[in-house]
Amino acid sequence: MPTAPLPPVASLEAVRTLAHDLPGPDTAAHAAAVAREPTLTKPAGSLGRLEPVAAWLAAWQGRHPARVERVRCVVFAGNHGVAGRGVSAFPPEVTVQMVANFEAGGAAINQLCRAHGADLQVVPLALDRPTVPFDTDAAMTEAEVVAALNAGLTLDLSDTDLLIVGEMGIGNTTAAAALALALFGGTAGDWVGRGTGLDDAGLARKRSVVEAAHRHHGFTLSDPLEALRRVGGRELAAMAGGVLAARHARVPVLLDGFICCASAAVWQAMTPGGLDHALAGHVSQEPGHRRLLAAMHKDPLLDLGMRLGEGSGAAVALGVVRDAAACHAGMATFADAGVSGAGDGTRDAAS
Ligand SMILES: O=C(O)c1ccc[n+]([C@@H]2O[C@H](COP(=O)([O-])O)[C@@H](O)[C@H]2O)c1
Ligand SMILES: Cc1cc2nc[nH]c2cc1C
Repeated sequence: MPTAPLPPVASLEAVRTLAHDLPGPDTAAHAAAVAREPTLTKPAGSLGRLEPVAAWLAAWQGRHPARVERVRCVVFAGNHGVAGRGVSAFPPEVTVQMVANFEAGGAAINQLCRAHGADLQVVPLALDRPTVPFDTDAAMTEAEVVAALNAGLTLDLSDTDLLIVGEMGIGNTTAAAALALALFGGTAGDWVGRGTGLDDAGLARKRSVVEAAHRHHGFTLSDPLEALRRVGGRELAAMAGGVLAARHARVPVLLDGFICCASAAVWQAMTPGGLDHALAGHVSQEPGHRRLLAAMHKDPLLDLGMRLGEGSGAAVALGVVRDAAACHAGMATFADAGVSGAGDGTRDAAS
């Protein structure tokens, strides 16, 4: 059923209400998928993880069988003041240059969306106004983080079967590491990695920046939304907004890499089950991503050594999700195809 887009929120308090008041899965659609699975012409369990994926789709779309025809990939781009601290292998101007590349159709995500029949939308977020370096101040004001959250929250997801959110933002693995540390604890070293290809000196600087940020912001980071405002970034907030909008619109989500998952994890940290409508498309090579997925209790569909972002890992995993839905909906049942079930022959032989 098409749902109207959410209206923009005016404050973080309004976001809190949306994050706590979540629709659950459609248990009847889920039960119908679970009941159909053993009737299909294959040994029980032989489609491995494709089987629960089909049931998950039905539960969160509220439709059995699920449909994966209209898939949207929305890539949000943001600039980070913290990039000025020497925490990326690439200069900050690459963010705006890559947005032009997305718009010209030349990036990896353009090819993957074309290959998989997904609609791609690119949303640049105030690229001429980088966030404030978050080791000494808050990255965003409340008005700024609310505006960025609204970029995702107000997406029109009517007629969308599945949503992928992706990102582009030089410096954003530092923001994601700081956010993951805020949400799940540990040490800065647990969450900091080489991102676009940082050298050893850069990696040490990056760890120091995340440590300094946590010293500076202290206990305020124990509130997930406040952590998103203080050490996140516009594209992280917008992805989080998109994931929350999808929950309210009954649209399942495929998560991408480290940055995407760190931002989505805000909802899980706020509400148990807050990300049950999202699957991890892949685990990226950024070491914090594996740790993050473990903390989120998410088992990635793919492990291809990718570390690009842009929604690319999720777009590759879209093939798996489509295959799961196609088998579940299209396969003949044992009864329809006249194929004997397990044990039929054994009973005959024994009698
Ligand atoms: O998706 C990931 O896990 C991932 C891992 C490493 C890098 N990236 C991408 O690289 C950029 C951030 O890297 P960095 O080194 O500038 O923080 C940003 O545009 C991301 O899309 C993405
Ligand atoms: C070239 C380039 C492309 C990207 N796509 C996502 N993050 C990126 C970072 C760089 C540096």
